[in-house]
Amino acid sequence: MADQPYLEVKGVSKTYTLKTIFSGSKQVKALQDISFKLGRGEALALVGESGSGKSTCGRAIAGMFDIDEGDILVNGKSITSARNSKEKRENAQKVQMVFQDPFASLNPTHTVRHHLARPLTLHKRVPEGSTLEQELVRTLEDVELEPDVMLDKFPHELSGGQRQRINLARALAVGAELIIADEPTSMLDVSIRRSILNLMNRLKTDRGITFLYITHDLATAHYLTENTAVMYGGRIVEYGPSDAIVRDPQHPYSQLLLSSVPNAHTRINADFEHARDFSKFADRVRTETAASTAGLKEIAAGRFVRAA
Ligand SMILES: Nc1ncnc2c1ncn2[C@@H]1O[C@H](COP(=O)(O)OP(=O)(O)OP(=O)(O)O)[C@@H](O)[C@H]1O
Repeated sequence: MADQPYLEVKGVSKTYTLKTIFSGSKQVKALQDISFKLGRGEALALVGESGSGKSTCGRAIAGMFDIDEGDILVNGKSITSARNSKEKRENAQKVQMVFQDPFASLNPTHTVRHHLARPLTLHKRVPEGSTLEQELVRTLEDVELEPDVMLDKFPHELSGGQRQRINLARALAVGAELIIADEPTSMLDVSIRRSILNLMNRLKTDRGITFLYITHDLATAHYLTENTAVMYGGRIVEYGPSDAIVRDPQHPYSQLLLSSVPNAHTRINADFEHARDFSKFADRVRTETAASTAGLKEIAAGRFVRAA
């Protein structure tokens, strides 16, 4: 089906029960009725402050735990009802996560060659007529690293940006079709953040990789993504085209997020200069956003906002 979304998240909820010393237990609604669709080769930003539920959403899609309600379809197939370990393995292969700390994800005792050769071999990703060496070279070229220089290096010999490129290369070596990039640039120098976003952009357009880009930074989301979902308290409060949301955020919480972007970002996003300063209303905005039980309302084609 030509217009079948690559990823479909349908009414997903997840509540954690935390044991507390004094009151027995406490429930944390990490995800509340989350729905969105994402086409192949497109990118969606999940944006929100710490604790808003972004990573839980990403981990749910990667099948890292069971959701309480709803369904998640990858390429038309439900991952929640994957029947056997073969189906689960196939899902796990197609959906790969890249994390914030590029060093922690790499084994310091192994070379780049080992990090890439292992998934290529394990997942039988060397096509007939090719060799492992040729695939290693191709995978490194996909992430714009020089194979001759890189293959025999250890993680400590690489810069942060190079390590994150290796993590992306490893996801490709596994056979990723959807990459969930969880704050992939936030531990990198400001000067190289943009180059990693550019690389992900090229993987999207040239290789058809679909991206879920998890970030607290609303202002940079539109460099990579067509659409943005702003999350607070486990719910989506605003959804729509990324450039429209950054130019003209409608929900008070989206406005608050944009107004709190540090000045450093204004250099790469001139639009931010026009955002109003909502920071003094921060507590009120958060309280009202958490209390609202209103549903998302479509205010323009493809643009949804929850009443505050
Ligand atoms: N394994 C877990 N057990 C209990 N509570 C959890 C667990 N994982 C997440 N939570 C809670 O769920 C809520 C959402 O957390 P989540 O990590 O998804 O937010 P986030 O927006 O990704 O934040 P951050 O940017 O800090 O990672 C938080 O209140 C968090 O404490």
